[in-house]
Amino acid sequence: MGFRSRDPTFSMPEFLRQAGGCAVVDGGLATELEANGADLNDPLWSSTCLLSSPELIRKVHLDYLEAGANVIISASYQATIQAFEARGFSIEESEALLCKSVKIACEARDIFQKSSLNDQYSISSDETNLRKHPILVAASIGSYGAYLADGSEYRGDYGKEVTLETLKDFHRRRLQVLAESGADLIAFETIPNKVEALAYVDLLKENGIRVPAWFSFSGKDEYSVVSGDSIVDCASVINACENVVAIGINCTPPRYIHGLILSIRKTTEKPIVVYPNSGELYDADKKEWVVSTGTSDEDFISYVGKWCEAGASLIGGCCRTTPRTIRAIAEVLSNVQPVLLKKP
Ligand code: MET
Ligand SMILES: [Zn+2]
Repeated sequence: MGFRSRDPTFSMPEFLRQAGGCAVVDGGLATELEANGADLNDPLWSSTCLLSSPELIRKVHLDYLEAGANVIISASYQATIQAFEARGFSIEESEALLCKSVKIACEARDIFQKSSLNDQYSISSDETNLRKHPILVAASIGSYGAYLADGSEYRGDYGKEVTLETLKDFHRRRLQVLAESGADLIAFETIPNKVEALAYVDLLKENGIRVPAWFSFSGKDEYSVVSGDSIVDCASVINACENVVAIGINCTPPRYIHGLILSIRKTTEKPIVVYPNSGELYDADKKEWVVSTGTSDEDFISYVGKWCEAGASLIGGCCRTTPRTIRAIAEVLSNVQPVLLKKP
């Protein structure tokens, strides 16, 4: 029931059409877990809730679905086999925890779809209502820098000793496990440099992985990802990969997004995904966001129509955005829908 990308006929353009032309991505997961009382001061960050409070993760996914999200991203961003092993878990237990992140998101989707069907405003018991709100569960893969938890996902400088092969070795098993976890999509998130994107492309190919994926970079200005590599270069090297169903930007200040979309548009015909953060600064030493340095929800929302016009068709929020932000994005997108549908 509902929309399933593991259907071999999956097409992102078709999913977008079913979503009304443009799809809504969820907002900051870690942010909202903290807002609900979770303590994420831990090397596993949001993934620590897989151990301590899985029901809270499910609640936050549900809050984002109720706010209008069409894509929910699992709590596996900073969940790595290496980090779990450092905690004393076996490889098998670590792999089970990765799968658990996807299972929780699938449960939230199923609960949401069931309640939509039972809703007195449902049109009928067929799929009419579900078609209005197609949902994908994306398995998050954070960068090597996220695992290091030293802020290097926002710098992209891993040093000379970290090669393409190092990155492939680091990511291989987690990617294999998440590709088999039942997720509709792999979300490679907050990619800080070109070499890490190349590592993912190689791994998808070498492991014969058929699950669709989006590649989302973190930007440092309107033209480059945080390492300084040009976004045009980064988008070009992944564009030919068959798994790639969308290319874009996340956890980047809203003010850079328009320029980055235009640059990506030059290199690809594939759908563009953007889910910026609130624009606040992150203090990597203190491991906290510097409050009041960012964009208000109102200002964030004022950009959304412009991002659509520039060519983005999956839009959501990253760190420091909330269900309130996502609800407002969903509202804007429902209004710009007729314009979007006229586009080729
Ligand atoms: N999906 C992740 C989250 O919202 C992305 C984090 S970017 C540092 O928690
Ligand atoms: Zn983020």
